[in-house]
Amino acid sequence: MPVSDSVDREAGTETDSGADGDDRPEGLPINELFYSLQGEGTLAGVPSVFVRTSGCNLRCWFCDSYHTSWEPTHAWLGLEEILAEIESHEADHVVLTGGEPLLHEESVALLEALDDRSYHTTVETNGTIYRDAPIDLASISPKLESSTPTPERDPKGDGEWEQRHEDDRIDLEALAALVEDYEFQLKFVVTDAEDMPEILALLDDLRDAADVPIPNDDVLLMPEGATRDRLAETRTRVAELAMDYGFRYTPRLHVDLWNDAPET
Ligand SMILES: C[S@@+](CC[C@H](N)C(=O)[O-])C[C@H]1O[C@@H](n2cnc3c(N)ncnc32)[C@H](O)[C@@H]1O
Ligand SMILES: Nc1nc2[nH]cc(C(=O)O)c2c(=O)[nH]1
Ligand code: SF4
Ligand SMILES: [Mg+2]
Repeated sequence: MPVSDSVDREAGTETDSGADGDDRPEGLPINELFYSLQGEGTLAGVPSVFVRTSGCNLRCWFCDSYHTSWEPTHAWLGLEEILAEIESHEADHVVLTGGEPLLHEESVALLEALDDRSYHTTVETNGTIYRDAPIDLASISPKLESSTPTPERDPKGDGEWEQRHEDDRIDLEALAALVEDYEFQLKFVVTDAEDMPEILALLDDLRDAADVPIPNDDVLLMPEGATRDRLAETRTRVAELAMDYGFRYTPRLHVDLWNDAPET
């Protein structure tokens, strides 16, 4: 369903269920909905339906989903439409991603409906927002300082988002609640060795804050790169860092297979 270019509504940061009498229908701002292979993390290679919501509370300079964050575009889809589209595909795994899917209260209703239908649900989240929902795998990607849109790295403006991104990118309380309540993977986007001290410090803090173990086996290093050319520069370095530190490495299979094509 190619909806990536449609702009039906202004992107907000919060949806409304309509339950309070608002005329907005139950549903979500959906940037794209497609069938592919899970490209990242412990479930890489699993056929999955991807539901990509629009709108994000952060602005990573490298965001590979520009039309959900820097310039959010979407169609507004009702829950029943989303479910029908999901059920038209041959998959029992659904990946809810964005943008930041946990911005939207209605994501909980979608996850509940998917749980009722016995789907395995993965939620791709930046880890700044906690919601109570039937999530089978919380795929948490906390954002490092190297993601911050400084004026030199801003893809759109002149660093207007730098401070807000920097202030909001780590929320230890939300991270602790996510790892305590859900099966999880922590998936860090890494460019080079300079990212490692921050990852180690964050893991120390999170291990102190959370009352569940966080084994290195649940910590994944993912090379930064939205294109094959960029991944060719980062992936070997990141694989070697994973070996040096005893963390896992995750490829970006979809980029290897389809480069930066939409709906992959
Ligand atoms: C577009 S984000 C949406 C979910 C959520 N906002 C987040 O950041 O986790 C999906 C995944 O892509 C990763 N990602 C985005 N841009 C990337 C890039 N240029 N290279 C590597 N990973 C990237 C994110 O870290 C996250 O794991
Ligand atoms: N194939 C594929 N796998 C993915 N895993 C996480 C993705 C995401 O954008 O959240 C993603 C994606 O965009 N495509
Ligand atoms: S948090 Fe995720 S969706 Fe938001 S800008 Fe960063 S990578 Fe993109
Ligand atoms: Mg992606």
